[in-house]
Amino acid sequence: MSVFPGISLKPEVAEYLKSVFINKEVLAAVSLQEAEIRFHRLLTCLSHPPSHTCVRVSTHLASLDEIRLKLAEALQKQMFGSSAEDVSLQIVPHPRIPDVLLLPVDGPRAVKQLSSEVVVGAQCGSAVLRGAHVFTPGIIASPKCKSPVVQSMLLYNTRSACDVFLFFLRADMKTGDVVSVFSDLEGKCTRGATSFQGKTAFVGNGVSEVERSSIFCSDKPAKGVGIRMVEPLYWSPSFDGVLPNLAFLQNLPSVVVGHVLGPRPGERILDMCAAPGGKTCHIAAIMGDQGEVVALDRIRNKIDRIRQNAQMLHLRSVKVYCFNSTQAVSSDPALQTEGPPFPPESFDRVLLDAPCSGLGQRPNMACTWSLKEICSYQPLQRNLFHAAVRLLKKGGVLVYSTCTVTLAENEEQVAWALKTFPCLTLQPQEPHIGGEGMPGAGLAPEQLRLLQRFSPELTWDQTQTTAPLHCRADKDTIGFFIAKFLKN
Ligand SMILES: C[S@@+](CC[C@H](N)C(=O)[O-])C[C@H]1O[C@@H](n2cnc3c(N)ncnc32)[C@H](O)[C@@H]1O
Repeated sequence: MSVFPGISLKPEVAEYLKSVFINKEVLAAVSLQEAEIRFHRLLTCLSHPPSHTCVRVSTHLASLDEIRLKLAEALQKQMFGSSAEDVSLQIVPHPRIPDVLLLPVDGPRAVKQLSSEVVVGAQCGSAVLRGAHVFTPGIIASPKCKSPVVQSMLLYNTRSACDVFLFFLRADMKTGDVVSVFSDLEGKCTRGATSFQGKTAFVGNGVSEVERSSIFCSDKPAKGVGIRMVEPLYWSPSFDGVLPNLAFLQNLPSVVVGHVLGPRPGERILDMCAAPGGKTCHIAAIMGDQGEVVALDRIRNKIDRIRQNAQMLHLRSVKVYCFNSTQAVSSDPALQTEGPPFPPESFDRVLLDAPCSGLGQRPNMACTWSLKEICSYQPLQRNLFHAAVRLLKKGGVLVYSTCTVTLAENEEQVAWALKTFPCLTLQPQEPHIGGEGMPGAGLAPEQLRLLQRFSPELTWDQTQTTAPLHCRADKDTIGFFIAKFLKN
């Protein structure tokens, strides 16, 4: 069921995406009407969260069943005393992915909006829709001094879940206040504002654990939970601090990537764009922490997250470097150093989980990017691809993945790579849970069948709750793309 309007895009971006999804090759396979329905369903499902939570578990530390029991116990304990008590907790293993547990998301639920309102950033709002509490740095504006006239208007005004509204925020927020949380969709609310007129979406009600003054009038950087969500619009357990070394929240297609890469104990693997390290750690875990996983990322302050995640999951085979991966091939092949740049053909497998326009991420209610920004990734991805192919040993495996839905960053990159690097051949993927590649980039049907595209728009219907959870979870994912190559 849809409670939010479709993702809001700049008109030029919406037009571009439409031309991608209703291209000539698609129209040779389906009717114009079907292609249009899929495109509109895409815009709607992008603004809504998936109907399940996917947890990757540390099977290098304990068995799936042991972790499932521990998780059930920890989550029941966490839920005790909250209004979530009556939600029965279902935790099921994925039948085809050995280290995945799935939990259903309950939503959208009927939640009444309150007169005390807090505005949070869009990223924070999206995290709340996926089960998180509001962390204090995410709070942009909290209640202060609403005029009585506007206050009474608010109380009697039933608002839709996503609306432009003039906020005049109530008396100073205190610890223990029950407040309605709104996501600032376009990033227009000023920090500490006492009124706000902008596009927002209601994401649920929570209890404040901080005072307004400690957020906006303090020298100390705000941290920790700021609002504990007690009545979220979409309910799923919060995993904050829950079995941190055993349970890792990760989107289902991202877990599929690690298995498709298929690392084996003792191998040397390169993860070229690794932060925050979800896939790096998964690769090391699949290898039983035997071998070496080199993780590179060009952003220095993201590097620590990879180290922290590897440490938390007790993974010692991960080596982390801050480096621009387009420069990761050594110009002197004889030079052997521990870190980058590396001589050509240094790695058994390479993962290029490329920086991308991220248009498959869910929930995302508004993307303010221009078409130029959306289209800026293709050249960078190609530069990274050049380095990836050079660094891979002959007989090695290269996996290319993105969390976006455009042809330019997915199927077109595959067509370009096959033409540019005759040494590469497309390989079947295991597991293959998503659909095949989208027509439109000139690839042959047998090539499209080797690609894995997660396309929630093909079947999105969150009212269908009778199918087994894993069937729903396989379809109701973020938009994602995976290609697997062998270097001959
Ligand atoms: C899609 S994210 C990677 C997510 C990561 N693989 C995971 O699963 O946790 C892309 C990453 O590429 C990094 N990046 C962008 N350009 C890069 C470059 N030239 N070299 C290395 N990393 C780069 C970004 O900083 C970002 O962290």
